[in-house]
Amino acid sequence: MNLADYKNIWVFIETECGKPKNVGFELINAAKPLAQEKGCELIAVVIGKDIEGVAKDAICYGADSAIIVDGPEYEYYTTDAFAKALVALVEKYKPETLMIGATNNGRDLGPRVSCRLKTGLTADCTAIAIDEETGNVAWTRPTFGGNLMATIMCPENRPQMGTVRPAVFKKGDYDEAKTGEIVKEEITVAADEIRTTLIERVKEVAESINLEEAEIIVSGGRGVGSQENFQLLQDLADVLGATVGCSRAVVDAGWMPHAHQVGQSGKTVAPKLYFAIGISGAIQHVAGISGADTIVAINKDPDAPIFDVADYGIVGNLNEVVPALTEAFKAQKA
Ligand SMILES: Cc1cc2nc3c(=O)[nH]c(=O)nc-3n(C[C@H](O)[C@H](O)[C@H](O)COP(=O)(O)OP(=O)(O)OC[C@H]3O[C@@H](n4cnc5c(N)ncnc54)[C@H](O)[C@@H]3O)c2cc1C
Repeated sequence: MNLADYKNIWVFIETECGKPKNVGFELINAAKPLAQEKGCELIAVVIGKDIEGVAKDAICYGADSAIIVDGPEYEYYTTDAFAKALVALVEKYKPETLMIGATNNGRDLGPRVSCRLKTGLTADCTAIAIDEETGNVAWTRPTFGGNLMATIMCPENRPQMGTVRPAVFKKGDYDEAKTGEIVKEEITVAADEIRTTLIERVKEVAESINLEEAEIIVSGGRGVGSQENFQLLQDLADVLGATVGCSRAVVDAGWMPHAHQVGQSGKTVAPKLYFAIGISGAIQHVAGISGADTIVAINKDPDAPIFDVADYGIVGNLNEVVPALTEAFKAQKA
């Protein structure tokens, strides 16, 4: 493999039924300084059905250009079709770096593609940079239960691949006037090459929880005490137009579905305002909220570690503090 043949940074923009997931645009913003540092192009790759508008959006969010593969076989994600298309694109254009959002589909697609290309992939990254000495991408991800951060490089193979968690980076500004070339590639996948068939899409209640894109999150921990008592948090969330999240202890207790879990083995979130209520602040929880602008902690234990990361702290019993806050916000709204 001649490494010099590989150029440019690619960001895969995931879509669902033609709609982009935010993580692709977040990655464009994160990759922009890297592309500048390398003096290379930042290219968005969109595979889907009717996705030309998404490619245009990617350019407005900062990509220099875009490559699209548009066809009915890409309306819904399937491993076979998407892996075939992405591998074919990489073999044709030889990007130096390929970033994919660490969504359910991204976590499926990334390893499949890297394996076929016989290159390395760093999964679930939370930071990316260019290594000054070697010029390789330095992919950083939590390891050993979140107690250590590992920085991984792929010096001998190309492309350098990584999946990056949603909501770790913010989207950049949308510049409507920005233009860039959109290259259309024809890659057809025959029906018998796709080994899975989508029979029905069932919208779980849990699926409608969009923690990663929520602006305000009211999150509860074991200290909330019971499933029923989560109503206190729901009342506060309703007044604020917020989404309810929780710690893993709450999911383990069966009080909330996993879709609400924030943290290392749950969602990484980046709201403007994050309430941590009856949450101790274990490292695995805090790993998921580093992108929050403002953290408000409510805990009866003044020594709870959550206060170390909180911008505002209320030491008190949540059964008294939370209803008081709800009433105060209600009164302010009225
Ligand atoms: C590999 C791995 C991955 C993990 N991933 C995650 C993850 O993604 N997300 C996550 O959250 N955890 C995760 N954990 C678990 C994590 O280590 C903690 O066990 C968990 O976060 C604790 O949840 P908690 O803060 O709700 O509960 P506790 O640690 O039990 O804290 C409860 C808090 O509530 C307070 N409290 C109690 N009653 C009241 C009251 N009436 N009023 C006010 N405060 C009160 C207590 O003072 C205490 O601080 C992971 C662990 C491992 C090993």
